[in-house]
Amino acid sequence: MLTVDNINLHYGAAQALRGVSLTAEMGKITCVLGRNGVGKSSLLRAITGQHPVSAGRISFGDASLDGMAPYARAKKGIGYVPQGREIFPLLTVQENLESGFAPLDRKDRFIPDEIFSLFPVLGSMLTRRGGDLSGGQQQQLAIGRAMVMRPRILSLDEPTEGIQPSIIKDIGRAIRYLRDSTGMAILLVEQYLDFCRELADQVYIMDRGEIVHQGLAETLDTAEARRHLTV
Ligand SMILES: Nc1ncnc2c1ncn2[C@@H]1O[C@H](COP(=O)(O)OP(=O)(O)OP(=O)(O)O)[C@@H](O)[C@H]1O
Repeated sequence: MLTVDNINLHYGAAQALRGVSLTAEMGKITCVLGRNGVGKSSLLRAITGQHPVSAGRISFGDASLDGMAPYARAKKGIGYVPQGREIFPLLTVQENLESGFAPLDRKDRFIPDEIFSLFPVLGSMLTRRGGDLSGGQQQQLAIGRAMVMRPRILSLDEPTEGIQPSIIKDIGRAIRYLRDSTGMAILLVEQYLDFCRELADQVYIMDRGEIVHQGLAETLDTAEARRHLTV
């Protein structure tokens, strides 16, 4: 499992994370809820190695990730679907998916069929440019690209943001399938409470850079969660 132990993160003098600890277990969906600006993306940046922590430790299984470069974390199996998708707009859908080959050994450099079963639209648009896809299709592409590298933990930053309800359903189905079929750990950062409650096993709530609640999804106090999600 992924263990985040008491991390701080700063942007210059501004502190974005304060003593944040959490675990994301294999075969479970762990959801981090919080409104804009509370530090959810910063937490994922710390885990993926895109921004250094100023205190605390992060480990995956027995391996410490401290000081490890993002590409080395990807090779360890840490997959990332960033906020805003960050697909390559001028590359085709196929090329975007193939960009997930980077951390793989040569023999594993193929696109698994299950990506096209989960997101058939990607199969029918392989030669289209990423930038020509709708927002929802781009989100599916970003998840597909992360799946290409066969992650052991998949972290997703607000995958429902700006996406229409039918595609949100497909994304929810895909996330559940990945948990159940591969036993990977899923770390889902969200503001959308109902999506989180439907999917999550474990829920953390963040406010102003800190974890203010943690517990099982089925016992989540919805009123309390909503209070933290409202500005
Ligand atoms: N590159 C940066 N430089 C300076 N401050 C930053 C930077 N990125 C984020 N911050 C600040 O750190 C705090 C946490 O931001 P973060 O993006 O982690 O929050 P978030 O919960 O993911 O919100 P959102 O959903 O809006 O992305 C905010 O106050 C934000 O303004």
